[in-house]
Amino acid sequence: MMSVNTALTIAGTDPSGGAGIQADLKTFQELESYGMSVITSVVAQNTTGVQAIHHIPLKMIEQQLDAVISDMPIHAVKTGMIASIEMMKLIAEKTPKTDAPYVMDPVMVATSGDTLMEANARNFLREQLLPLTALVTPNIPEAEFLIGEQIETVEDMMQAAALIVDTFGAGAALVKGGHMTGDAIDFLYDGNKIHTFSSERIDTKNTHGTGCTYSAAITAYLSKGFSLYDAVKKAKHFVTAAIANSFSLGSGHGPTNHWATRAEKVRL
Ligand SMILES: Nc1ncnc2c1ncn2[C@@H]1O[C@H](COP(=O)(O)OP(=O)(O)OP(=O)(O)O)[C@@H](O)[C@H]1O
Ligand SMILES: Cc1ncc(COP(=O)(O)O)c(N)n1
Repeated sequence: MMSVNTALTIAGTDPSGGAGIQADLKTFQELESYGMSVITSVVAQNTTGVQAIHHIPLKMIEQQLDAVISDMPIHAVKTGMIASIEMMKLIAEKTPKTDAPYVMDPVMVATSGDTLMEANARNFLREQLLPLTALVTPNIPEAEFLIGEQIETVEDMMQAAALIVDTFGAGAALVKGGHMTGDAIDFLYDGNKIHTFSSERIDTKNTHGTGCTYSAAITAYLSKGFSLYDAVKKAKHFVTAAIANSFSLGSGHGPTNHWATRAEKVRL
């Protein structure tokens, strides 16, 4: 019988296919990890922004989680959009039961500027969910919220990564430089060492879903047994190729190309 590794995403949706659950499942599939999903919120959105949000009733989120956890092996789990404290409480209670590494993309605001997490849930995320993670992947504004300080330089980014682990209890922190200028540099602090992952900045406005795609790729590689360092290194390559070969679809920030590494014919 063929053995297979599995990855679960717990997140909101994007009917335009570039971000959220849709981006996660496309990424899992590309990286040959069997993808599973629990939907927290249905979001009417596209490349121009968010038009409406419908939160799934808590009971239904719980039933989705129970359905997967009670029946399926789970080798890695990620969360994306979790809008409320109540949803976070449920996830904090259920995900440790999977025993799988937990990657948190602390989605607060979409690329378009629309808010995806209730303001009062941010503290709960930091205090209750962060300590459960194997890795958290904040962009600059999210890292600024987590540490309560402004980030202006690469030194600030490294310090933020260390604080998020040493002070707030994340397993590891990957502070992403997509919102800085110059090369796209990310810093990983694993509790011992800072690692740097860098690529040239690609001149494009098609960045819808980059954060989702990156954290999903890390989750897929972790599910396959790669070390955290190797998972981030390979995922950085995956997201860079996805941005470099992105699609000018829609009239706003277009989506990335989830099959770009396959098209490169590179076995990662
Ligand atoms: N223009 C770009 N060229 C190359 N790499 C980029 C570019 N923009 C973002 N990245 C990279 O993409 C990954 C996602 O980072 P980013 O900081 O954009 O996350 P995010 O803000 O969560 O995503 P989003 O912008 O979709 O909300 C990081 O590795 C970052 O360095
Ligand atoms: C449901 C959902 N989750 C997350 C994002 C963030 O996407 P981005 O990576 O563009 O910030 C999004 N737009 N929608």
